[in-house]
Amino acid sequence: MTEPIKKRLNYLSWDEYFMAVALLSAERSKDPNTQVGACIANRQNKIVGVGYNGFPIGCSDDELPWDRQGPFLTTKYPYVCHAELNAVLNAISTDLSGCRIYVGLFPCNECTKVIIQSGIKEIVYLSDKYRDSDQVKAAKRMLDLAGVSYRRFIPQRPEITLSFSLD
Ligand SMILES: O=c1[nH]c(=O)n([C@H]2C[C@H](O)[C@@H](COP(=O)(O)O)O2)cc1CO
Ligand SMILES: [Zn+2]
Repeated sequence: MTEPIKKRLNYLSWDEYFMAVALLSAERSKDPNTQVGACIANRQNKIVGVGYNGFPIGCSDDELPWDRQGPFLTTKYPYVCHAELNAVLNAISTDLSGCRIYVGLFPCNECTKVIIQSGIKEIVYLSDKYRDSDQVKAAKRMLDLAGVSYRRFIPQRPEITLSFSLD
């Protein structure tokens, strides 16, 4: 009698899968300093929206600035759409009740408003590098009031490698 074949054990957990999709999406970003990706999953663990930070549709990447400093209008900040906003706008439904959003970076206050209004109930984030900023402080205040939970993604493996050569 031959032993039955056992299932593969090194498969991605749901958290790893959705965070990896968020990080892969971030690779589309042309922001030279911070690339952010977001992935929204529903209660059935189906991906319902993804996004990354970039300029609005029709606004050429070659026309608008990527600068971080200088007069406001000469920086990227008034023009760039954040990853979370794009993920919500790209989602298959405007009602994201009970969904989770996986993001590479803790959401700012503006994205937090969008997240709350969409019905998303949990944020899973990787970096909180702007935790001391007023934007993130305001974001956490609103999330606490609105009952939207947030937790840091704790990696169980250092990396996931993708290869285009499967042979
Ligand atoms: O939650 C976020 N989501 C998001 O997509 N972003 C984007 C906007 C910018 O393109 C970039 C932040 O740029 P910087 O780290 O150079 O300030 O990340 C920034 C935040 C947090 O501010
Ligand atoms: Zn934002």
